[in-house]
Amino acid sequence: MTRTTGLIAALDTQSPQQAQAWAKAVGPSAGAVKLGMEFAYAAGFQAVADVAGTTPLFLDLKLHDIPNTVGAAIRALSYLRPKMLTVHASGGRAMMEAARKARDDAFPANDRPALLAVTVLTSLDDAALAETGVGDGARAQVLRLGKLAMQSGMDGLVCSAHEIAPLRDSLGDAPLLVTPGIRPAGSQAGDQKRVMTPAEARNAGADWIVVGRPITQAENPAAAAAAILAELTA
Ligand SMILES: O=C(O)c1cc(=O)[nH]c(=O)n1[C@@H]1O[C@H](COP(=O)(O)O)[C@@H](O)[C@H]1O
Repeated sequence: MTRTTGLIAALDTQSPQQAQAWAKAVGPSAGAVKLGMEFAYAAGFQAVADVAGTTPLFLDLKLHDIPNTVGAAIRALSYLRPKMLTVHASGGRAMMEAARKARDDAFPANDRPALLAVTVLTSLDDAALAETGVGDGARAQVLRLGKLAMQSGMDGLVCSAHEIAPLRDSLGDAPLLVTPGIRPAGSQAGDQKRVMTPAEARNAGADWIVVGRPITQAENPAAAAAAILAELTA
């Protein structure tokens, strides 16, 4: 199957002006902008709507609560018309099924966001995961949660690019695989542990890569985003 890999720019800031400026800068290169809890908590949800404007919105709130609360949250945010939404797969089957039902009820059939289940955060390595009680490593846990998420009606998974090959072997082509933890060669990993370059993630079969600081902290964010897109399409 031929797959194209798109770029999602993570606009992690508390400033609406900064987010607007970055959204404009990455517009020509990014297929969507991702706004998450830092921006929404600091600037409010009207600012989320304003920044997204006509750019497809990945609303990354990583919902993780009891089924009733997660379902109600999705109904409440439907006015923002996101194209992608995140929940934590570790919330379990009933929570993800409630998310799916709320999404299907609250959005028109032709304008539904993809529900993405976050498997194991890319900031966790095997040792950090072991401290949470998961002793057999990130790959095994991503596969377990990925399978559960797809059985629970999710459209795709957030994982690191390292898990794409085993996920495709186990779950096939259907899941939308979205991979943060992307670092162009030579850039700082920071708090990310399971990282790959844009080209490596594309070669592994990512549908979307998510890139934040390598773009937003670059001297020229527009040029940094364009360079990543060029690497993806080379
Ligand atoms: O759900 C996410 O988007 C996410 C999941 C994950 O496992 N790791 C991860 O880094 N992210 C998000 O992806 C973005 C990565 O940002 P940078 O590390 O700056 O490129 C941040 O906005 C994170 O919140």
